[in-house]
Amino acid sequence: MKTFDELHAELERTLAERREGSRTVELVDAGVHAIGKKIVEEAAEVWMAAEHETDEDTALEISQLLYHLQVLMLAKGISLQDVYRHL
Ligand SMILES: N=c1c2ncn([C@@H]3O[C@H](COP(=O)(O)OP(=O)(O)OP(=O)(O)O)[C@@H](O)[C@H]3O)c2ncn1[C@@H]1O[C@H](COP(=O)(O)O)[C@@H](O)[C@H]1O
Repeated sequence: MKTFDELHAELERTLAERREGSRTVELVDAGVHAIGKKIVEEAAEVWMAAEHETDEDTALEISQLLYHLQVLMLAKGISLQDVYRHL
């Protein structure tokens, strides 16, 4: 288990080291357009799970949406602080 901030730090290291077989490296290399499409897809899956599936299924979909949002932040160079100051 990890927190949002811990995942972000892990993804920063993954990208800096360009870890082999990393989904994060693959997505960042694919670019903002490809990541954006994944975000829309994951958001729809969150919505569908919330309406039609279990809370556990919904939590899994939410985690995938959060992961892809973090990948977009890293691809764009947007930090956690850049986001948190708007909360
Ligand atoms: N938390 C996640 C995470 N959540 C979701 N995903 C990716 O998102 C996919 C889920 O999306 P889908 O259900 O659409 O799966 P899919 O159909 O196979 O996706 P596509 O290939 O079709 O785009 C998963 O198969 C993963 O590839 C994640 N990939 C990585 N992480 C974490 O990120 C860290 C670094 O991972 P790597 O970059 O892979 O080393 C590790 O701690 C991982 O646990």
